[in-house]
Amino acid sequence: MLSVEGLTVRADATDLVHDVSFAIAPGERVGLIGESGSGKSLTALSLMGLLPEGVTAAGRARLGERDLVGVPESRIKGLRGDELSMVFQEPMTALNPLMRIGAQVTEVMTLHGRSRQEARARSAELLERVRLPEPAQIARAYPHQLSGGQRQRVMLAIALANEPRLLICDEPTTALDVTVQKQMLELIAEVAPALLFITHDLAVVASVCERVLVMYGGRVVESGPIREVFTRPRHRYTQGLLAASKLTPRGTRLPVIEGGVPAAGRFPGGCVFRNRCPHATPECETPPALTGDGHAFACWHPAD
Ligand SMILES: Nc1ncnc2c1ncn2[C@@H]1O[C@H](COP(=O)(O)OP(=O)(O)OP(=O)(O)O)[C@@H](O)[C@H]1O
Repeated sequence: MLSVEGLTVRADATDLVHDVSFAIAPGERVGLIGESGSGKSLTALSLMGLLPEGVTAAGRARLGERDLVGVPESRIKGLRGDELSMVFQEPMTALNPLMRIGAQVTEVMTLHGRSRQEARARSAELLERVRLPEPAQIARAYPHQLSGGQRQRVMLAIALANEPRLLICDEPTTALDVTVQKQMLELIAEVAPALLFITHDLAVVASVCERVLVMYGGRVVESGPIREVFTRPRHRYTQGLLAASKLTPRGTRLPVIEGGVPAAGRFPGGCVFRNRCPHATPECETPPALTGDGHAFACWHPAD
């Protein structure tokens, strides 16, 4: 559905992203990980046609039959928020502070051709779909009256409004506290038609995605199913990333330190799919005898 071939992003004759290729199938959830500055955001922004001034993209990126790179702004504008949409880290900067939430959700639909009446009805449905409490009340509120987690749900509702084929999320939960983050991740995994999920958090990517791309220095240095990349990393950078992370393969028996907290493998908030993971074992839960502090083991969620 999405195919990216030889994508290069450049500023002042310097390649910031170099020869990146990958594909996403319908319904697939793909993680994009890598250290700060490795080119994750620029890769996503070039698909959205939202590169900053002075930064240009070359190569090929297609969503279905439509080209995303090297096309006039007018053409990409028609696709953005329609066929593909994006949720950013900080919803406060993406929402209009002077407009009520309901109007903002409605607007993205009327801009893409729906009637006002249809858009209004659908906007109520969307706010409910992203599990906002009291959706009618939320629709009348202004962004500053909502919590960070609620604002992020509104952004998700806006992103889903025109039933995009691909959802791109760039660190969507980094600014949220752990419990809210977990709920948001579950929701994204549930509602995304197909997903490109950018994060630096390996535990998050292992929970939400089926496949992962690892970027380093502007290149994709490794890619494959989560289980394969995380259990047999081939690139030195991925090996280092995993060694420094708190992830532990599912079922690993962790050493217990004094006080009953596992010495390694802690994943604050617990496994995000804890309640509906087909691979759940008692080890995925928080064994009270072991932790007693609300932390659980991280675990893999290989695609079934
Ligand atoms: N407008 C710009 N002009 C020039 N260089 C830029 C511009 N925006 C980003 N860069 C550079 O491009 C590289 C990749 O940036 P990018 O934002 O894609 O990284 P990232 O992997 O998303 O990092 P982070 O995880 O910190 O968001 C970095 O070296 C950054 O300094």
